[in-house]
Amino acid sequence: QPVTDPTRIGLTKEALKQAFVDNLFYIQGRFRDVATANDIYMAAAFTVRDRLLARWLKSAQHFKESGARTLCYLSAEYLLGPHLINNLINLGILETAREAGEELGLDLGEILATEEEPGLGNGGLGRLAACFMDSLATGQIPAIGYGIRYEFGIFDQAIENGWQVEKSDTWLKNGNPWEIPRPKITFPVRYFGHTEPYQDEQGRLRIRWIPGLVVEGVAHDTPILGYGVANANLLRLWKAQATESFDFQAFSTGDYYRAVQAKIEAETISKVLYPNDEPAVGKELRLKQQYFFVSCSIQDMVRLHLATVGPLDTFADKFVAQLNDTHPALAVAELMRILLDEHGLAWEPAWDITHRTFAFTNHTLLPEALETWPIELFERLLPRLLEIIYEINRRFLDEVRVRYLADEARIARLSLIAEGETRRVRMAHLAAVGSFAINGVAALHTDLLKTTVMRDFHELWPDRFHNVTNGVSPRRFIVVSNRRLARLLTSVCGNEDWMRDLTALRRLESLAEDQGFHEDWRRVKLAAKDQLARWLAAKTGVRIDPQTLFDVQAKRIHEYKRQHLNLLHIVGLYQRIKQDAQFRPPPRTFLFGGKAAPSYAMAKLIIKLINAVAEVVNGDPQVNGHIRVVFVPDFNVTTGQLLYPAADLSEQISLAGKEASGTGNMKFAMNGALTIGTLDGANIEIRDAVGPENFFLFGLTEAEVRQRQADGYRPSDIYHGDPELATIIDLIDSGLFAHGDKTLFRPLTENLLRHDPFMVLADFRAYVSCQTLIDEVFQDSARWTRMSILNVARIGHFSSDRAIREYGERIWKVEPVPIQV
Ligand SMILES: CCc1ccc([C@H](C)CC(=O)N[C@@H]2O[C@H](CO)[C@@H](O)[C@H](O)[C@H]2O)cc1
Repeated sequence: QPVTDPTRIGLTKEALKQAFVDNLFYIQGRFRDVATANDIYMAAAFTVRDRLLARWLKSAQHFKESGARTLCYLSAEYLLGPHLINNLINLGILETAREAGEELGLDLGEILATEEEPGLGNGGLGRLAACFMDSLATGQIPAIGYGIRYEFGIFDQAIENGWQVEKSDTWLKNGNPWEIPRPKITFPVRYFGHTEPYQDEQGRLRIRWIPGLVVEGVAHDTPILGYGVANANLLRLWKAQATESFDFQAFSTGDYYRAVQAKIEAETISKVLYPNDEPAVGKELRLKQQYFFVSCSIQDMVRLHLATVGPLDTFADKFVAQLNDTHPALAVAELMRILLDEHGLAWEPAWDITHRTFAFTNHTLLPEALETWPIELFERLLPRLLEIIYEINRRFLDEVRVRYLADEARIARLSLIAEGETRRVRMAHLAAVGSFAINGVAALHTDLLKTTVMRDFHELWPDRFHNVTNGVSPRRFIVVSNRRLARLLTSVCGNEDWMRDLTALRRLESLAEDQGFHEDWRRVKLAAKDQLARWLAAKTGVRIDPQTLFDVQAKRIHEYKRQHLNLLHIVGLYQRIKQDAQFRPPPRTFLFGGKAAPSYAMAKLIIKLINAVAEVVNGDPQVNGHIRVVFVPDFNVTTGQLLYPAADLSEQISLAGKEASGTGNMKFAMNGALTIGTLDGANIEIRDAVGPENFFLFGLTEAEVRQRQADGYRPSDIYHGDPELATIIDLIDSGLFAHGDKTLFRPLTENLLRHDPFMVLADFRAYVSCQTLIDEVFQDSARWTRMSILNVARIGHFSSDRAIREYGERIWKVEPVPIQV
């Protein structure tokens, strides 16, 4: 029985060493002396993977036999991060593996650095899905994550002459040891063509879809092991391929391109991740991608149900499916299509099953991010789905009409179809009508959801709305990222239970005044800052001093996140240090990280300005030693693991009402950084949890923002009323940061003075005074350390384990199913 053979599943040092040597030989086909770094990594990865498989197969078998209620997470993005270190931690064998490596003359750190992280996501939404998969397994909840196996993930970001340059992400070039292709688990996905009615053998009117194109989706399975448990869940990602990958007829006529045309067209569907997070892209390929993984996933769920449970009327008892934003919203219509067209159910029972299966999470209020698709495209690409959406809408509006006595305006607002010069399908409405639960991702966000974009739905169905504030995985963002802090926390707690119950860290409160512990605490932070400094010097040649205050803003570049507000403060500081010899605040290193969507010009200009300011400031001997500015390239999970532990100050400065939740705010606070932030998203709940006295608050509230905008916001008035601010904007306009080119940053300064849609100028003064307060507090290291300890002590609520527990109890009604080791 392989699952008992120690060389395949043993966790001892000897077993790991033997397995590694075997895998290097039998899988990589290499003798040690000629093995490449990738061979070594692959051999190590397969050694660890073997130890996952036993738990994974046992889990799958048990869930199947027990017919356990299963959560299916449908997400177009999963920002998983590197697997090897995470699985070593979850198996509890990191130190054993390190020793085994040493005895084989290998450096585990080097092996870990070899792994290309699977960047199958853009930012917050994608990483949340990964944290949730980790917490579902750790919480022993049977779950399947469904998504797309992009051949190319989020682009690698290079900085050339201060500008972002996108490099394609060849994460699969050396193969992926963590996935198992399932060529036998494939499903046809239809596009184009037309539908036609027919009578089935029972004389019932049925519809068949005659597609113009059929592609196949092939499952690629990755085990997701929980921490400290034997439970392992499934991440099933779909790859597109042609039903016929080679057209021999075309080939024999010498038309080589046509011979492979179908193959190329089909594979394009899962070729690349759309690198936009927020502005929706109305591209046909994007809709094709969304339908592709939704159709494969729903067909797979129906197959599993028929195989393990039986008749479909109990489908919604076996499965509950979470829609991660609107990207998988087509699942509502697709399940209806399968129940109606392939299983001959009548509309009502089919709708009852569908409506009891889906729940929907909204992650943004930004109008430009709410997906709508032109009817014309739907008609052409997904004719059968559109018919079903029309019928869903007809029945829905009938219900609304009865409820609101033909209130035409309300009906038009609620309709799944947006009328107008181009008629469009509102995907958020399809998701909302097809779901039994709708949730936001932080308290303020959920309230705004109820009073703005989903107001009519909330008035219609108030009980369907829930709030589940986001959380992050303490395994990835403390145990993996900050080993030193993890060791210190374990020594304080006396065990590692805090890794599965983060509220156990509350006992740190008792050490908040302990000067000895302060020393340990500061040592851990300094070591993390030192590690970042060494990595940065090796990667970019830029030197930073760990003794300075590390002020970090790391997240996607977006005007609502206001990286440019941070920059105005820096330019102000630079100008004052040069002009006023008395003004010598504690030395700071400003670190930025984040990718801009390639088509988002203003975001790319902000990256250029950050690098332009860095060049001038870092090159100016007058301010050297006082301030330094660095843009850390290619912010992703791997670089995040270096930045979160090293930050003293976490910048969470979005305009109130714009950041749905934020999750970086939680990761920084979990690693002892203090937050400067607005009352936006989860900042509000973090501040309430850690204590207002341990949080640096500034800026307009969401209500004040709405009021200022209602009163007519005139940014140029603020410019004229604040000489320091005017000087700063004029400096940026002067060409100082552009080798004299006065035009380069004009679009940015002009936007600020004319529109300033995210009220940067309105919050500038409050932000600067808050930063001045921070300078004072930072100089009182006992006070700063105390605040830092209390942030970690009180951050337990923001574990994704708590968020998943809330989803499980309030929405999914799923129970943990422990698997015995
Ligand atoms: C269609 C293009 C597109 C792609 C991604 C998205 C995501 C919803 C954007 C996103 O990542 N939103 C972030 O989700 C996080 C997890 O809930 C929140 O913490 C962030 O506040 C939110 O911006 C919108 C539109």
